[in-house]
Amino acid sequence: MSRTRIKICGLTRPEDVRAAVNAGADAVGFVFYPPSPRNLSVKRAAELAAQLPPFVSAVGLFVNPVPTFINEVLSAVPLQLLQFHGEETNAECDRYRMPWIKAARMRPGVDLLEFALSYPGASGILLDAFVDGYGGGGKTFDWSLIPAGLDRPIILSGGLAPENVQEAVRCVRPWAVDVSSGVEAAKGIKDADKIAAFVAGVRDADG
Ligand SMILES: O=C(O)c1ccccc1N[C@@H]1O[C@H](COP(=O)(O)O)[C@@H](O)[C@H]1O
Repeated sequence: MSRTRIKICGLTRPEDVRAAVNAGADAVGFVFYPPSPRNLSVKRAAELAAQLPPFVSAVGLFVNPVPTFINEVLSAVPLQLLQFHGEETNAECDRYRMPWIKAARMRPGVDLLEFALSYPGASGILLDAFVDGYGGGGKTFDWSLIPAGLDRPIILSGGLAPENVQEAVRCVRPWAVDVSSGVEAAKGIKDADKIAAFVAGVRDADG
């Protein structure tokens, strides 16, 4: 069994990028969604991305973006992956010649297998709790809603934290986990100790 990949999302400060890298994160997420308290300017994201060492990926998070905005971001920020959280269609996500993942907003009644079929271009499906707004709400969902037989890697998110990530990884065995609120001291401000504890929890569960 391969180790669970870890993404720390919603970084806004150089010291938070350092904390994620030093803790052993595989990826960091930059939010390009103005209503979010974690939203970044393109310039700020470029500065943070420049801090990343080789083999730590930069992921850009978008919610119903206009194509010109993504192209503007891509011309300035070296992103390896796009993460879509809105009502984007498969064709809209597919137009950037970049790998991308699509968030499914999990609640009872969601047909995840059908959802995945409608996003054939997604290289993974990110599972987040259904919240008001589009994500980053720090809310868990019922992991028993995840069906067996999904044909894509699962990125588990939604309310993960140092306190529950071990149980989450043992229960779901996702390809990767993604966290934002659960490793914060305040909205948009990460806590280095929480990031380290989160990564340690994942590694414990990996065994
Ligand atoms: O982080 C945000 O502000 C955000 C805004 C809009 C859509 C998604 C957002 N974050 C992502 O939401 C999930 C769950 O986050 P949390 O750990 O429950 O806070 C995660 O994938 C974030 O990347």
